[in-house]
Amino acid sequence: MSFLRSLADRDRVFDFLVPTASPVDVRHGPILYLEDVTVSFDGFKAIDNLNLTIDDGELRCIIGPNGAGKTTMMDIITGKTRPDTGSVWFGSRHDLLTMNEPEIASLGIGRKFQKPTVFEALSVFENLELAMAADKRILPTLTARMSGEVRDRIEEGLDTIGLTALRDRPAGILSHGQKQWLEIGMLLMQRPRLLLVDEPVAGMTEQEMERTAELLTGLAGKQSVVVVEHDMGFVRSIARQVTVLHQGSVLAEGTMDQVASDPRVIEVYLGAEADEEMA
Ligand SMILES: Nc1ncnc2c1ncn2[C@@H]1O[C@H](COP(=O)(O)OP(=O)(O)OP(=O)(O)O)[C@@H](O)[C@H]1O
Repeated sequence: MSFLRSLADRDRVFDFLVPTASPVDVRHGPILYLEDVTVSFDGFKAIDNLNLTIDDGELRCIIGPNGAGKTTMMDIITGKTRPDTGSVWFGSRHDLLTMNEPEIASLGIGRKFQKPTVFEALSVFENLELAMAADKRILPTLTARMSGEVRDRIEEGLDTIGLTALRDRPAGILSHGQKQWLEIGMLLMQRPRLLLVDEPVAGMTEQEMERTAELLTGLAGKQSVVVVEHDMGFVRSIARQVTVLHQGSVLAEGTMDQVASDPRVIEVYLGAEADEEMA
């Protein structure tokens, strides 16, 4: 009886309603580890002996020409595509190649696709609320009884993505950039350990790009963030470590200055980008 009464108390926080931190073990190494990963489509190697290590809390930018394998790499990490060979580990405990997409997502790997997919008719707050309810670790039938802690998490998310003032407005009225931030906020509701972000600034204004740079650099440290992006100005503004993919494997890795001055990178990618910009 007292349990039923406590269920009716909206301000009571139930431990089982609040997602627990992902059990990923990073004590002995990186948060993400890909070794000798290869995947072929009809005999064509889209990923070819790829090795990649992402440290816990790191912000990594992945660049590379069209067809380099960036999207396929993300698909492999999230379980959408199975590699032919190689290993993919999340921390030292989770072999991602033995898990399906929902299992990988529930471990704390969130993916932001290029196109924002927010619920336009719902308010900004409701979008975040729904994203939290989608968390399988929260008992779905009880999400209507929002605890104070859950509400605090949404408020915190609103603050992080800079949309507090627009919390009660329908998401449909947001600018393209604001929709992108809302979707990042929706991912954050699931408390990810690793965020994979695909071309976050495509179609954004300069000002929105600056705000996105602040947002992503602010997230790093709290979670690991992998950003795939073609806009070199943006990459330069956020980059610590940059990985250059080419023909499915790592061509170069280092600081932006190091990779930008690498003759191989200039030849296959940055040279072409510069030509495009000048055209
Ligand atoms: N399902 C598939 N079937 C056949 N070929 C595929 C498939 N997915 C990807 N490819 C091919 O694999 C290669 C790598 O593609 P991918 O989309 O991963 O590159 P990318 O680096 O993300 O490119 P972009 O910058 O254009 O998004 C490309 O040549 C692509 O045509």
